[in-house]
Amino acid sequence: MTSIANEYQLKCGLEIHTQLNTEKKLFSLAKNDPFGSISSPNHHVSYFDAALPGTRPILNYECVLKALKLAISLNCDVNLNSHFDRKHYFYGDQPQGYQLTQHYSPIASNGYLNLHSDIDNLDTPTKKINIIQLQLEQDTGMSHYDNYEKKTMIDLNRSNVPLIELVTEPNFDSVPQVIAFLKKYQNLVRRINVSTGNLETGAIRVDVNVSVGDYPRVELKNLSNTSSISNAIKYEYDRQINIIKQGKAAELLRYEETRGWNGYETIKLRSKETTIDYRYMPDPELGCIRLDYSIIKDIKKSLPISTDDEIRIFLNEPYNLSLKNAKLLCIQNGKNEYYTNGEVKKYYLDSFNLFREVIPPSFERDCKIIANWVINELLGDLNKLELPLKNIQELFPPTKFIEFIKLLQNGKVSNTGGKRLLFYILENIQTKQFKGNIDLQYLIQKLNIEIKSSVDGEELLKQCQSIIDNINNPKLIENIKSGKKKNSLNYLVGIAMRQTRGRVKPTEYQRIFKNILMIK
Ligand SMILES: Nc1ncnc2c1ncn2[C@@H]1O[C@H](COP(=O)(O)OP(=O)(O)OP(=O)(O)O)[C@@H](O)[C@H]1O
Ligand SMILES: [Mg+2]
Ligand SMILES: [Mg+2]
Repeated sequence: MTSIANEYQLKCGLEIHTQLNTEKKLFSLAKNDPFGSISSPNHHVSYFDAALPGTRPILNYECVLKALKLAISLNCDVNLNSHFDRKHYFYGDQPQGYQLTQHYSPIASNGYLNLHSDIDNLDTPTKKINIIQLQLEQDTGMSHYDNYEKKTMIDLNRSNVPLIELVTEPNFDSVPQVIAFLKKYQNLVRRINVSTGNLETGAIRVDVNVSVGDYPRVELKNLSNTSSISNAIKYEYDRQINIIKQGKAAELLRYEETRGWNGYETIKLRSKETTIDYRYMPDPELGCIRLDYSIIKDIKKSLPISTDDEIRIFLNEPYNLSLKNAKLLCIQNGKNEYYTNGEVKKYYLDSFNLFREVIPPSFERDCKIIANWVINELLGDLNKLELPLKNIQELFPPTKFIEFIKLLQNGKVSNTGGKRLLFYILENIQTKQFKGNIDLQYLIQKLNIEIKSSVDGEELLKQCQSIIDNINNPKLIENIKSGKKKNSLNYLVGIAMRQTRGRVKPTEYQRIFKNILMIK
């Protein structure tokens, strides 16, 4: 008996096509550059890509290598004897009349990818997504419909570009799991350098199969980014539930069908009743891909550690980063135009290691200062100033950065002063003033942010008294005194700090305010 929860349980499986970023195409020596020359269509097309009679495919082993890197990273069993098949269909942008793919004997199968609640931000415990198979195949050309001239034009730049097709089991039972998987997969292909991983350009294309309970699946196509993927699944799930609740499932959810997404709703493209017979047959021109077992070991050795493992390293001793910061260093999301995760990671690690050398004692307590200043302050400033990290790497290298951190550590400048100083440096770094060397001592004087070593007690007392008078809020002062609102003391300290622009330590002000207000 199915429970009510199961009856309406969402089930999704993915079919993902990924363009490999090899130099040449899958079966020809034409350049693999599907979008590099949009203005010059049919530019990177060999006779084979255009399917001229008499041409034959020659397998590009760089594609095999990249497919193996991906397969091994996804924990697949590698097939040491795989081969290619012809999948027949007729379409303008497919001049051969068939696609070369791996139907009967794919290069890898039986893999998985784990999604973790912390790293992948899921509210379920670890979720294992099984990968049924991974195969190599050709991309097609592209058709462009010219509305003005009312004709379709064919561009074969993309014809025969290497693709990996990956099919998962229908293991996903929520939308966040699908999105988390895609982000993780996208990061993986970038990390091991097999694809640009961009959904927007079509380097990764995702079909989502959606079903409810035990009803047949619906395949969703034309999903160009993560938000359309997530919206389309939600829409389709609601649509199917409605059909089931109205008792129309026997009629409307009887056959598997393929639907598209127009931004608002899913629309029927075709039903599986009209499935095309692809007449698969082994390709007689291409030989088997025969692999020696040793290549698997060699590729394993050449792969970087997984992102998950790297994140866990940063979460622990000696780095102790927050999950957010560790992810920022390790995940290549390609979103920020001013720095890549690799650049930030290098800057952070170089600074961190230098810091360890110069400031060994009390290290545990202080090491977070590097992450805070690199990730929160430095990157924040670069975003504000629209300044790429690589432009400052030479002028303000980690060695200089550590000098700056030391000023904060030994109390020469306060946090507030430090923020001003850092911003000032970055703001002016490309001007003549800094060509050569950044003189931190000089800048501290110039910005007048040095913490006074001998503070004039009398003057500070006057300042604090006048803050209390000016605030003119006896109730607040009373609450601070009675200990009801202890935090409000910091409010007063904040005002004082701003007035002296961080030149006096907060502890100094705390002491004085406590004296005036007679707080123990
Ligand atoms: N009950 C189900 N609910 C949701 N998804 C399912 C269900 N059963 C299978 N799937 C998913 O459907 C997909 C099947 O893809 P596969 O490529 O094998 O077949 P296909 O879509 O029929 O073929 P093709 O698109 O290559 O012509 C897989 O991603 C699988 O996880
Ligand atoms: Mg499919
Ligand atoms: Mg398929």
